[in-house]
Amino acid sequence: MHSHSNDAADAALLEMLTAPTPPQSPKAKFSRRDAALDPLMIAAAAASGPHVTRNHYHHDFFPGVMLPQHQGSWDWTKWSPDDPKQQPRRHLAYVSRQAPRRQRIQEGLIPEDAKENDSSRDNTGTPLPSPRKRRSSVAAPADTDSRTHAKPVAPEPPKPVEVKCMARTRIPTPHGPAFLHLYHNNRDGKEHLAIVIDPAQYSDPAEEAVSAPPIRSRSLDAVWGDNETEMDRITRGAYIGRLSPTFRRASVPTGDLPPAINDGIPSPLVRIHSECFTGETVGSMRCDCGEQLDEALRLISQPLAVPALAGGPPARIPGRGAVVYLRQEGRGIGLLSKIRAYNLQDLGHDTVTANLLLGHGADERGYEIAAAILRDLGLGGGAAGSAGEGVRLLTNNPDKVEALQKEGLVVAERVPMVPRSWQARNPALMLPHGAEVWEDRDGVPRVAGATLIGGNSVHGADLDKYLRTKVLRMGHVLPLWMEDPEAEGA
Ligand SMILES: Nc1nc2c(ncn2[C@@H]2O[C@H](COP(=O)(O)OP(=O)(O)OP(=O)(O)O)[C@@H](O)[C@H]2O)c(=O)[nH]1
Repeated sequence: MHSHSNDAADAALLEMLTAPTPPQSPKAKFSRRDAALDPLMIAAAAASGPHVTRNHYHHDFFPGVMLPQHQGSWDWTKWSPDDPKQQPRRHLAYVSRQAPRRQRIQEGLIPEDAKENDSSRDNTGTPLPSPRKRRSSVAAPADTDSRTHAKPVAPEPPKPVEVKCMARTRIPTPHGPAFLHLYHNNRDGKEHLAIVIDPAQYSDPAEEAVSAPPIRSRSLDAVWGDNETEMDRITRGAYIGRLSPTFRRASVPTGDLPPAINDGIPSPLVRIHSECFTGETVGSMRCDCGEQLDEALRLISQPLAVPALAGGPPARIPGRGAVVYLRQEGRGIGLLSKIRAYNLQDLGHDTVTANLLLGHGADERGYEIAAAILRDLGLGGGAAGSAGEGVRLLTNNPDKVEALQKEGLVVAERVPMVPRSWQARNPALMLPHGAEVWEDRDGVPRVAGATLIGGNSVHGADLDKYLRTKVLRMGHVLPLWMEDPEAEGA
């Protein structure tokens, strides 16, 4: 039996269902705002697991896709077209990587009172720290909740840099012999290098009238273990003199004592150089890095004049010093970003702006590792303010001088690095190499072996722009020859 009100409701429903246009609420006139479910998105989300559902954790469907021997997989390696019945196809199965809840409670993995997907516990049932309370807009009374007023924890200061020379070997270069040292450190996973020039180590100091302290790595000469044999030491480079099939003598630990300083002998010439794959390996003329590396090795290898000993003629000793070669490609931004920066530079930006546009700093390098390497080589004196022969630093970059001084090393002098092409155009400066330069059909200057070690100088508008930016925007100390009218006319 129907009541009156029921009849009215039924009639209204009938009217709604049979009307040509069903009545719509004003809201329904708007199109749906939620995105339609995209099956691809769902598949991607499902593949990115793990997923927590109410009862199970991380199911695998088709578990044998990756590992054919797993349950439910079809081992295609055993399939033969001739005999399809050889291995019956197994049923595919869902596999849960988590045991049922009851079983986990029995095994004591989760407490009995733990709720499934309890956000206050981790997957093993261990209580998690309770979430921080939302900050109220009204200041809470003091000490009501110490956690909300916890002082921010200051980041731990980085450990002091430690370096260890892992191996050393002799490298003959066009400028003379060098010793390549490979370093490991506790800051980054990179293999930084030191190219030490000290050919006096080949001769017997007793036979020399004047001799400078040898530049040797303390960590390399140290004894690394009780089981280390003389051959082990020699193989990693801890030897003295020059190895030959008939000569081999392992070195003895140098110790931490500062080297005896011989008055009158110039401080060793040192360069801290940052890796530049494009300039040093490809021979890019966008920068002068390859040329600088070669010029540094050449300058350090030059014999040094030392004051005359009583009654004797002025003496000359072999050049001595080191290039610390840091793996800080692209002023620390890495090769990938540097390549991108070059494209921005081709669009008209300079080297600094290009770095900034990529979200990097103009210069992201650090010199703590370089300082530690110099210390290990006994270069740059001891602690801040202590006496020591110091170093003559080959650079135009004031950051490098400042960084070494901050590390407590003594920079006795800054020796400028003037690009060879600029020296050629400035009569006030000497051209060190008889540079044979010719112009190609487009008027671009070409030089044989421009930036490889023992090569010549780099030229070009790209290089001039790069160097001008370093002087004008990065504070490099280098006279701009094109701004000097006298030099221009020369
Ligand atoms: N980001 C960026 N890095 C460059 C560019 N050209 C060269 N470099 C990098 O600049 C660094 C050159 O550093 P260094 O040779 O140590 O010299 P410097 O700091 O310029 O100073 P000097 O000691 O005066 O030569 C290397 O890491 C190069 O890879 C460039 O256009 N963009």
